[in-house]
Amino acid sequence: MYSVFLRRAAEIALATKQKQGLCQVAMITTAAEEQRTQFEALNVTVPNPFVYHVELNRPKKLNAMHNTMWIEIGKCFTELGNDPDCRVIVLSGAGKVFSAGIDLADAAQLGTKLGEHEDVARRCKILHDTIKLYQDAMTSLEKCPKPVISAVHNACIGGAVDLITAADIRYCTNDAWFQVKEVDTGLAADVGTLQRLPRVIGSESLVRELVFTARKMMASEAKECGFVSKVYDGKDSMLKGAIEVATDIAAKSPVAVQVAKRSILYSRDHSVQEGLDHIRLWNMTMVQSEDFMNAAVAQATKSNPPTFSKL
Ligand SMILES: CC/C=C\C=C\CC(=O)SCCNC(=O)CCNC(=O)[C@H](O)C(C)(C)COP(=O)(O)OP(=O)(O)OC[C@H]1O[C@@H](n2cnc3c(N)ncnc32)[C@H](O)[C@@H]1OP(=O)(O)O
Repeated sequence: MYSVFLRRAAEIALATKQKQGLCQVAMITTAAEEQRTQFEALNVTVPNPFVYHVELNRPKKLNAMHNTMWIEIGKCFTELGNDPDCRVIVLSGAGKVFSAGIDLADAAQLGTKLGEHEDVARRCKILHDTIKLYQDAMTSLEKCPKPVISAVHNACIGGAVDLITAADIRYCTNDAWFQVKEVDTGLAADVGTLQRLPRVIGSESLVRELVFTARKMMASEAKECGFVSKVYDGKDSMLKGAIEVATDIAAKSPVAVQVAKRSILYSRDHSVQEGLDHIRLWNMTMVQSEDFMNAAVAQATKSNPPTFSKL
């Protein structure tokens, strides 16, 4: 009985400390907002504490992904990955569609750049570096330790499919459609769809059909095959739903959520035994974290879930 009392007292003391910490957090958040990088092709807002909303923001060009946008996606997700004020990210598109894929006009300029060199090695270097930059931009969603929820409305074409395939969770509206359009442009997709899509949807047959035909996959089929996990009536309800889920995730232990993301990704690319070895090594440290202690005490004493401090 006495030990229960002591434990409860320790819990209250900790909660008080955390509340004080949260006041400081609010002040620091304001300062962080002022320091946050301003992007040209992305709009970044904070709808709820610890929840960030990244919008692709070239609505007049249907959020076509030009060089600046590719660079900014990589920079934004890397920065948010390191920002303790961010625990989860919602990704959507401003305007009429989610994204029309790579900016075809911008891509054509690459041809001009290549034309400046006669030598194959110089031309290859330009292409190699550009593809690598774009691949890394997509992979930044995966490398970001915070969960990324993509919320797609209307068109999601080519490079945009690569982008959301690297997200953790995919939602869409009932007017959404997805198109692995690359073969229509005489190109094999090269920034992630071919590697990630077969791991996201169970059917290799469907993946190959979508890749080889470049046909549109509508929202209902995307839900049926597991590419998206929820379909909403419209963009507003989708964003509301995505932000609610993000807010729920943001209230959980950031230690638990981020280690879980690491473990899921590691396990995707390794054997079950290697995945088990990996999570064992992580948790022999993380189980000693205050998050585990506080959550375990709250569960055992049937108290409210604790407020977790920044990570
Ligand atoms: C290293 C390589 C890495 C990645 C490679 C990725 C490959 C791909 O992404 S392949 C896919 C490329 N995308 C497309 O083929 C889609 C092209 N767009 C369309 O088919 C249509 O725009 C639409 C999405 C079906 C919508 O049609 P609609 O509603 O009639 O709008 P539009 O009048 O066509 O477009 C409005 C406005 O946006 C511009 N725009 C649309 N898509 C692109 C694009 N992909 N690139 C550049 N600009 C685009 C369009 O030109 C219009 O602009 P205006 O200035 O008003 O003319």
